[in-house]
Amino acid sequence: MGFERWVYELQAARPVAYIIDVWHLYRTSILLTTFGILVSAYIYLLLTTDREYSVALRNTYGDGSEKSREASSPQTVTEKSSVPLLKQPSTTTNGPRRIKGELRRPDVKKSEDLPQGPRRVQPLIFFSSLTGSTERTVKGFTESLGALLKQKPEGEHVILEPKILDLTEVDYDEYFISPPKPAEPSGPEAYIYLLIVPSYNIDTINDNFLEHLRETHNDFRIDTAPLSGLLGYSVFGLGDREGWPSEEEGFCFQAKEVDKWMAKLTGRKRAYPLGMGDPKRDMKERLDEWTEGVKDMISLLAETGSLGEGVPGSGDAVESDDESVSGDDGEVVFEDETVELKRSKKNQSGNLEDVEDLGKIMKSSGGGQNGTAPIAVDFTTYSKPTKKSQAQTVKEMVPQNSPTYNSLTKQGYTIVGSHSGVKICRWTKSALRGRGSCYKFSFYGIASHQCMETTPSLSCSNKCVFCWRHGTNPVGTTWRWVVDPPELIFDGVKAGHYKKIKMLRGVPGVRAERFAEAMRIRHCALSLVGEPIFYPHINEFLGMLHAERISSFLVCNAQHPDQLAALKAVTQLYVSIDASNKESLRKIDRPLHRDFWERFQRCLDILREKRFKQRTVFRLTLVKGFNVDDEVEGYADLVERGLPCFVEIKGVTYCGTSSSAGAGLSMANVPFYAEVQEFVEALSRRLNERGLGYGIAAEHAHSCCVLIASERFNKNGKWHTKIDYQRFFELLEERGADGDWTPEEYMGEETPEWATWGNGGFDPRDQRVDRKGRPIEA
Ligand SMILES: Cc1cc2nc3c(=O)[nH]c(=O)nc-3n(C[C@H](O)[C@H](O)[C@H](O)COP(=O)(O)O)c2cc1C
Ligand code: SF4
Repeated sequence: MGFERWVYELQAARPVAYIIDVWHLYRTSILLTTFGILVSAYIYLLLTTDREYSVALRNTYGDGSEKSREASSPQTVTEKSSVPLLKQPSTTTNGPRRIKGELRRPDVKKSEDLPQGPRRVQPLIFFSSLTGSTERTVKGFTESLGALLKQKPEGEHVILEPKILDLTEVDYDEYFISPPKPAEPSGPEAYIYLLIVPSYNIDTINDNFLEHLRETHNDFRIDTAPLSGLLGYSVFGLGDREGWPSEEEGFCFQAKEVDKWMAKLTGRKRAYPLGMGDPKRDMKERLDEWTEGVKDMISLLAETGSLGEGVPGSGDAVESDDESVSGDDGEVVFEDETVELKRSKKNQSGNLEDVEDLGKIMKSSGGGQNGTAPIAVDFTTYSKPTKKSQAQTVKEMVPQNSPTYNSLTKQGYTIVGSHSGVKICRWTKSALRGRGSCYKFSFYGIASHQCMETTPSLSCSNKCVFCWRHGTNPVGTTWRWVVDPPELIFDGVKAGHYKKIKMLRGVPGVRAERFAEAMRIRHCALSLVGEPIFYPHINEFLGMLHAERISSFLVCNAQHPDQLAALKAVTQLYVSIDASNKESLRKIDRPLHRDFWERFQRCLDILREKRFKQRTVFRLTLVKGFNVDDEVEGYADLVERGLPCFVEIKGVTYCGTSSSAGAGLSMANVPFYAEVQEFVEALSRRLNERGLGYGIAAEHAHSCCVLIASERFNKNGKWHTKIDYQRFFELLEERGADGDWTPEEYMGEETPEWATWGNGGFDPRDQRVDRKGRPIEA
């Protein structure tokens, strides 16, 4: 076709094309309007008809879960007929649940949005009961809670008398789709829900209730957290350990479910951890703990109007559920964080290249905190102070607003005064949730949830390659900072520790009984970052711990022999042995003292002298490629020199994804547990060949840690690595901190079978979980 002809035909066709276009447009708009009408009608029907149809469908087919399959099995029918059912709610019938009237929307304001100022707060106590024990429990609980609340100090909010509600009688829609609306203007303005439920593996009202919670959360027409208007909630479960010995086997499984769904519906406003008790065994203690905790929570609310930090929607939206990167005592972990810190430091105006340079950027403090007079102490060097140093103003080690302060607080430290710190160790969190304690529980009976990890000196005289904090914490060979009084540090670290523990009460899985126990510190690990004996008043500080019957595990870096010699009694005294020879020690610890090897050896000699007065420990941290290969003989020499009561051997822990900045460490430096075991066996052989009287006593595979012990702690062929803490304090009180006693005098009971060499060392009472919290078979 020629071009002119093609143009002509196109022009001729234009009016026809126009008509076709208009027709298409008309047809499309009619189709769209019809579709719109149909969709609107469908939505209208969905919102106005009851939910019978969908519930019936779900009941017929189940939700696919194990439980729903069980529920429809013939066996369940037999159980059903042989055991009386809980009283069903008056509004329910057999078959699908009917919901009459229109679905109430959660129109109550969220607690964050509620008007500030005094409010009337109503605690509501919901329960279900089949054979009456929960009902009796609830009555007793309500009376004691009421009495406790009467004694509480006047606060901002008015706490109304607690009310009991039977789950067989309440209309769930009234309480569990949204918090109740005030019936009269003078009625309650905010609510706390306390739910006390038994567990039954047969059909009971609990199933209806749980189904309601599940449905409400999953109902697409309702907000997924419609109960977030509540101030908080807490659950207590009753069960029977005889028939359902462990939680895996079903102990209190429905209380756990209620707790889980309430967390979802309230937007995680768990105000106090789930409590669980068995009326035939420990009901009274467990319930008393829970009652006390609930009362404290309500009192706090009355006084401050807030549930405190850590519970979402109550002042701090972040649940402190992050696993700390710090490992056991923080000294054996390296990770990539140093890179981050360096990066962030660059952004700081101080441009801190080395923490030694801290002095250059620190503001003059002009005095200690709390008005205490600064004491300038140089306790590691004995040369006379020069004119220049006399003229210098004494500074704070870690002043507020310094880059170091910011870095440390970001990492979860609470800085106390100007040179001390406290931090919750990851094992403390793990033990609170029943997921295992640190190896010191297996070896020495330290309850991780009652352990405070702290240091009175954030400064250290080494820059160990595997200490992920180097670059963050101050270093120095002499104390050239303001010295805080020990009382200030002692009170501050305890307050910091308890505050952090309290923040964990909303964390899923925290157990009420462990939480209650955690509010009494029993152990102190003086082994966080820094060097505790660097602090000039370490002995006074230890005295304060012991006066409150808090045991002390003190770890030092074998660089301060004079302070080590002057140290008074501690429950267990450690030195870190990071290498077996001078060159290796220089490479791995990167000490600041020029005479580091001499200092190190003097410390071993001091430990040898102390071994009949204190429990002494060598702590070896194995870093492949640095201090393992060909060093067994050298370590045996060191053991022969110091003759410690125990040798702890631990593989370095790695938490990051790439190498530790500066030191070039990577996963390749982390020994496998089998390699640690091999090393321990080789060392033990060498010690035996020399007739030193040591044996492999215990292990904690989970922490990659093995314990070699002196035969002094073996009685009749059984290891006794545990500590009799009670006896330790008695000895201390009878004979004073310089007192004459031997470690054998406070030797504890036999090391549990599960912790001994060859048995792994995981406490059978706890549940092992993987990084995502999924249970792992032992
Ligand atoms: C048929 C039956 C099934 C039970 N199932 C469980 C269970 O799965 N887990 C549990 O911890 N306790 C279970 N229990 C124990 C009860 O939860 C416990 O006795 C509780 O105190 C009963 O409370 P109540 O008297 O208020 O109904 C069961 C008891 C019975 C009689
Ligand atoms: S002793 Fe205490 S601080 Fe150290 S790892 Fe165990 S629980 Fe944590």
